[in-house]
Amino acid sequence: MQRLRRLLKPNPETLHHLLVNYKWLWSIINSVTFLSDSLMTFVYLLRSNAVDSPPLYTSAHEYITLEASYNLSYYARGLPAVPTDCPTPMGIKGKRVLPDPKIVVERLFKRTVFKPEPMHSSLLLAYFAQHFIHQFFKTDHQKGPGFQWGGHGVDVSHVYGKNKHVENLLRSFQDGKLKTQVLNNEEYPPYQADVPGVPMTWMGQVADNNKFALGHQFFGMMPGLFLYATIWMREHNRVCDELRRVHPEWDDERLFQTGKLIIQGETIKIVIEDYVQHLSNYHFLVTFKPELLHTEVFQYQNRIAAEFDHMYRWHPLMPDEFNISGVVYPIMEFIFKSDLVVKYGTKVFTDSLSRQIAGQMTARNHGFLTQSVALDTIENGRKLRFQPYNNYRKNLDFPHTKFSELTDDPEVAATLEELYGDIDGVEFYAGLLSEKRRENNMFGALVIEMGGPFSVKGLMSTPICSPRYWKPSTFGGDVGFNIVKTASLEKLFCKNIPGDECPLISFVVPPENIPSSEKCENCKNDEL
Ligand code: HEM
Ligand SMILES: CCCCC/C=C\C/C=C\C/C=C\CCCCCCC(=O)O
Repeated sequence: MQRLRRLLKPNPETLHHLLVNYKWLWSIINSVTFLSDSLMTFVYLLRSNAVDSPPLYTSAHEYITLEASYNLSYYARGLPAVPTDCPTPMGIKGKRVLPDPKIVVERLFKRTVFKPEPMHSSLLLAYFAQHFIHQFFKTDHQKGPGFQWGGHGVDVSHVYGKNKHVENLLRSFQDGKLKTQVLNNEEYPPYQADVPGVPMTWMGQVADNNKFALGHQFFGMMPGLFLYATIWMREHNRVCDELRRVHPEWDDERLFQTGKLIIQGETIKIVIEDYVQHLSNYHFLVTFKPELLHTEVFQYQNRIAAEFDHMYRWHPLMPDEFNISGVVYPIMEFIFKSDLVVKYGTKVFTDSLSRQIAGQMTARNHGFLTQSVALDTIENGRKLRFQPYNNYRKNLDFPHTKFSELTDDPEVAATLEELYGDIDGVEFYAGLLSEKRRENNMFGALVIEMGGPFSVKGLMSTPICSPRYWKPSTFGGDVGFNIVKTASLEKLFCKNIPGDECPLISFVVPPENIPSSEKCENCKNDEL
């Protein structure tokens, strides 16, 4: 039976090839609801069934424990840790002593020349990713790399704060809204000085007019994160106005709580239909339809895995300089400068981020500011005794047999061989970052094949997707339910940026902003 199932299971590469080609076929499937819904249900189930739920392992034991299920302070594990009594750090294959992590960074991760993202993804995409994921990737550095302090899912804590105390500090307690202030005729989050007690992390000297009180303590670090924080804050308040219009009798508390449910729904809708759609580059239109799972067997619970956190360290996306309306800021003049958003305004800032290409997710493309994060990732992957990169591929039935299969850059292949000796001895993050790019895609195959299951499972298992939540009354009636069901990235920005005309709001840089040296075949923008 097992063998038959294996035989019938679609090969990941074949499936991917089908999904990113044959546009005509997909346009037919997309237009027939019965077909697209059936396929979407298949995607939800195929992907989420690949994740252990409830989780089986943490980094503390390489065998099943009850702790894995009950102790939420651990990250879960995709694959169990390599037992400590194995002959090599990677198990049985590979070198007995792994290369110095500094050498790995120097030879495999360090950027010498900026490599632009071949699908022409924009910085608006890169910041969307960073803003969204920090709500659930929260390593507890005090306890160690196997531990976390988050809520294991899309709990919108990056908008409302890590706990009730912070949430209360950010709330105005009037009409359900969050606190704001007006700067340059636009609404922004309050200064930290005006909301004492909201924890924010600053490094070095940061001027007071750059210190805002935000839902996540790191979000003062990058103006792009501050832009998203501002837009979501405005959206929450806009939603509260809509709710008050239909429920004038509701008090502040009900408006706030219902607004928060709608923001979570909008987040998931935008993540699936704008963001995952872009990352997958499928011609099949992926949809957010929780009702499709209501007749299936599905567990409404999620746990973040340590490997997912490492896999998502997409630091090569970040360039070394940022072009805002024609002015070029080197990264050191950009970090901790939230007031640049205030200076240019949300409209110009959004437009500029939509017109600049992010960096390619590949080897030797970590800018100098994030090389230390790569170092940390390698060191922590070892402390967590991650299985080798190829075991994660074996687990999905598509292992590599030689280095030249892993990467099509012979220089990188030779470096990997020199550093790790054996294709089964390559450590997880080094393999992921060196992987050759998949056909018509931003990433190597393992990012999609591992990320897909963790993502689908995490998104569809939020409580609002479950049968007893997913109904109009949860969201304040049809008005609120429709806001969720019709949310899009474009609307999110457009409805919250003042002025009659919207800026460019795009995860893909338009052709006119692509330098001629960068034109490519099969890029999304060729179709615009
Ligand atoms: C220039 C921009 C960025 C800087 C300066 C930066 C910096 C950092 C730093 C200092 C850490 C903590 C590392 C540690 O554990 O020692 C971190 C963690 C992380 N970053 Fe970034 N980052 C940037 C952009 C991004 C982007 C674009 C993404 C993904 C889309 C990303 C994803 C992550 C993830 C997943 C973690 C792990 C979080 C955790 O485990 O708590 N970062 N980053
Ligand atoms: C805890 C919730 C996690 C939600 C994460 C949501 C989105 C993550 C997006 C990307 C993860 C990385 C790669 C997957 C990208 C494409 C997946 C395509 C859909 C699929 O084939 O399953």
